[in-house]
Amino acid sequence: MQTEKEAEDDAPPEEYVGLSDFTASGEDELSFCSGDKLHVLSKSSSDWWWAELRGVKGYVPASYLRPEGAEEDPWQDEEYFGSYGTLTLHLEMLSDRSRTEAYRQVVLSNSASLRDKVVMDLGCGTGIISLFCAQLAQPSVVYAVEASSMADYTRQLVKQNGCEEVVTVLQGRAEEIELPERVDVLVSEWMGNCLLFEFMVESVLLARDRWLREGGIMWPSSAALTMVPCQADRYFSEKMAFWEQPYGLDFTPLQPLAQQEFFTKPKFSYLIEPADCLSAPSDVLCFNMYKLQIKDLEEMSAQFQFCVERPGVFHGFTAWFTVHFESLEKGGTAVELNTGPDSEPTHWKQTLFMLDKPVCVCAGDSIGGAVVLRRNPVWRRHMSITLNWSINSSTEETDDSQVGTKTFPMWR
Ligand SMILES: NC(=[NH2+])NCCC[C@H]1O[C@@H](n2cnc3c(N)ncnc32)[C@H](O)[C@@H]1O
Repeated sequence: MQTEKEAEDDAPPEEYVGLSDFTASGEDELSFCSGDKLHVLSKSSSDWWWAELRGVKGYVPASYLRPEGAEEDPWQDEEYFGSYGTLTLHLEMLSDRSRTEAYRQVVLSNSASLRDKVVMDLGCGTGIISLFCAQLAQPSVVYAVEASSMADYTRQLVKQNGCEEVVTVLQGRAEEIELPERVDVLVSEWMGNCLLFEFMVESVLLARDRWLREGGIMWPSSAALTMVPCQADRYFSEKMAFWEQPYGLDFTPLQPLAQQEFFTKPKFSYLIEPADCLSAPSDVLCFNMYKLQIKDLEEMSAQFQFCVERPGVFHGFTAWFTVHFESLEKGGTAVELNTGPDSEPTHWKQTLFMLDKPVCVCAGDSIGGAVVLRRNPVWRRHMSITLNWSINSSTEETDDSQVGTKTFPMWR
């Protein structure tokens, strides 16, 4: 294993600029301010780099830096659409049967009403939803819009499956492409982790306002972010309790580092067991896709009140989402895609927010508080989630460990 010094001698220093202030929390970390020019001496890990600023060396978080000279694209489109130009993410999404079958069911159950309709599939990826439309219904046309280089392959897949009469693939950002006409149905699979991460929903709202005809249909029609206070024994023991006595040694001095490294950001793709939910879940945010405005996404907040149903350890909160696709037929049943612990797991799984200190709770206790989602004003695909909570115990008197607040960056 190369030391920082050896690595330092190998590569010439690279110039990076601080994107925001960073305050060191360990003596081997290096504080800097937004705009500081640092020399990165070695990138021994993807998250922490060895750098120098005004003669002082130390570790800095890579996510707080950008290469000198690289202009800041607040949408990070090169990286974002670059990632969708390869198969990894598309394979993950197509392998997610719960997600993909839900969209197939929407087309199938609305097949008759889709006849002769004009459809836009926003962010079509490999075109799976557009191919479902052409295969299971008879729309007059499907405009399959895809900004990444995958669009070239999507055209081939449309041809390969004999759908070129119905499906027209347009490469470009949905906000920028021109359609020859307004659409009757705007369908998109835009949901990110915690529903909103990536904020692709902004593109869907812009396309709605520009291309959806009066009385047109949004699929999904509505979305809800759900939260529940939970136990996370497995995750807590893996990341925190582990340091108590590995191989009979006391490694607890590493626990503050573990806290910083594993519990500061939300844990994506966490599969929570229904038995880990300490209370009934609650839909903290609900979105009507016909009325939702982009400005509403800057800051969203909600109160919650959970009644603990079983004794356990309150390690944190878990979040997931549900979307509904209304029927094109009057009185028809909506299709639901629920990514919660009581449904078939999806590639999103759930998102876990770990508190700094677990708290024992008893049945009958109540966990009240609020959640605030704040979109990042600079990095438009990112947000922070602030959770405030207080535990009103039905048995013990309230002491300070019963109240808390924590803000989680996702990711900036
Ligand atoms: N559910 C998600 N979190 N991601 C799944 C859908 C993302 C797909 O939509 C494409 N995509 C995302 N935004 C856009 C946009 N504004 N215009 C066109 N394609 C887009 C992206 O390249 C990818 O192929």
